[in-house]
Amino acid sequence: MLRWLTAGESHGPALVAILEGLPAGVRVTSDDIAEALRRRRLGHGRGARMKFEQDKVTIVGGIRHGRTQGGPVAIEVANTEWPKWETVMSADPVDPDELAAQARNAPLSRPRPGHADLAGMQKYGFDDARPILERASARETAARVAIGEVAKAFLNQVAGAHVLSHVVALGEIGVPDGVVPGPDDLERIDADPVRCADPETSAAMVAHIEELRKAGDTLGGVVEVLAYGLPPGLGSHVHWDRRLDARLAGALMGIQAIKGVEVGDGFTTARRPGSRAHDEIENTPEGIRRRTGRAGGIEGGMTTGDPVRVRAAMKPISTVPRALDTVDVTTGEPAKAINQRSDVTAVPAAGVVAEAMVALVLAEAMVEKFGGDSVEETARNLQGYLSSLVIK
Ligand SMILES: Cc1cc2nc3c(=O)[nH]c(=O)nc-3n(C[C@H](O)[C@H](O)[C@H](O)COP(=O)(O)O)c2cc1C
Ligand SMILES: C=C(O[C@@H]1CC(C(=O)O)=C[C@@H](OP(=O)(O)O)[C@H]1O)C(=O)O
Repeated sequence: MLRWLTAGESHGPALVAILEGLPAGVRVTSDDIAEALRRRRLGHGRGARMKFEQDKVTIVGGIRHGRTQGGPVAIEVANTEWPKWETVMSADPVDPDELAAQARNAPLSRPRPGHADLAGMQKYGFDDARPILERASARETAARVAIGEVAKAFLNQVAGAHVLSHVVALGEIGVPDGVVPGPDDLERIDADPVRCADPETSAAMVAHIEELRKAGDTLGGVVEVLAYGLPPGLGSHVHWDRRLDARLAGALMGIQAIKGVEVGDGFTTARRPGSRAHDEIENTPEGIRRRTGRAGGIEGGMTTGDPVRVRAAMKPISTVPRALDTVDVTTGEPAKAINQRSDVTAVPAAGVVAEAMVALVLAEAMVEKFGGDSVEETARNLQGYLSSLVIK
C-alpha cells in the first residue's frame, strides 16, 4: 500500500509531505526534487509571488545517500517569504498588540467567489477568510510535486516508465488534433512559455494571456498527462475503487481548480458511433496490439500496455484582478472580493502538478501489483509477470 499526506499553509514556514510504502533503493536526490519544483513554477501568466518566493527543499527522512530506505519519505518545502508572515501565521499565541500592528492580519471579510473562502468560513466557524485560504491555496501543490518526483523515479527505475504533461488548451485556444508528445519532447515542452507542444498554438496562447492580463481577467485551460512504459494490468475491473481510471480521476480532481477529467478521448468518445470509438485489436509481428489509442491506455479499469493518456480541465483563476462582486460578511453590504495580486493563468503549472498526481497513483498501482521491499525485487516481479504473460 502506498500512502501520502501533505501539511502546511501558503504563508506558513513550510509545506511538508510524507510518502509511505515505497520499496527501498529508489534513487532520488534533493536536486531532483528542486528541479521538479522549478518546473512547477514555470509558465507565462503566473503572478509576482513566483518571482520573489523560493521553494527550499529539505529531505527530512526516508532517503540516505540518494536512495530510499524503505521507510516513510518526508520532504519539507520551506517558504522563503516566511519571515514576513511570522507573526500573522505564528503557530503559538502572539501578543495581541503586535498582531494588531500587522496590516497583513486585517480580517479578510470579503470572500472571493470561486475560492474556498465563504463555504470554509461557514463550515469552520470563522469570520475571517485567512484560516481557510491559507490551506486551500494551491501553494500546497509544491508538496505534492516533491513526493510525485519520488514516485516518478520509482516508476522509471522499476519499469522504465516516463510521465509527462503538456498544455492542450488555454481558454478558447487549443492544440490541433494529433499532438501527442513523447518522453523525448519534455525538455522542449518545459522550455516553451506555456508548456505547449505546438509552437504555433503556444504563440497564440501567450498573446491570449497578454490580452486577458490587460483586461484584468484570468484564464483556465486543459492539460494532458501521458505515461509511457507501463505494463498491462495495473488497476482492476473487479471493484469500483480498484479501477485505475477512477483512481486517476479522483487524484486529478483533487488538484485545486480542476473541474473535469477525461480518460483518453473522453467526452469526444461519447459523441462518436461505436464503430469509431474503440481501439480495434490486431495481431502484429510485435504481438497483439491495439490500432489506436482512443481509450487512453485503460480498458476495464486496467492499463492495456499502451500509453496512458488523461486530461484535466482547470477553471480560470478565481481571484480576478477586476474584482468580482461579493458581500462583506461583517456588514452584510455588497462589496468587491479581496484581491491583492493574482496569476492570470496557472494552467502550465497545473500540468506539472497533474504529472505528480498521476505518478503517485501509478506508483501505488505498481506497488499493489508487484510488491517488493526493494526496487530490484519489484523490478524482478514485474519482469517475471511480463515474461509469463500468456497473451503477448
Ligand atoms: C498551480 C495553481 C496555481 C494557482 N494560483 C492561483 C492564484 O494565483 N490565484 C487564485 O485565485 N487561484 C489560484 N489557483 C486556483 C485556486 O487554488 C482554486 O481556484 C481554489 O483553491 C478553489 O478551487 P476549487 O473550487 O477547485 O477548490 C491556482 C491553482 C493551481 C493548481
Ligand atoms: C504560492 C503559490 O501559488 C499561489 C496559489 C494561490 C491560490 O489561491 O491557490 C494564490 C497565489 O498566492 P497569493 O494569493 O499569496 O498571491 C499563488 O501565488 C505557489 O504555487 O507556490
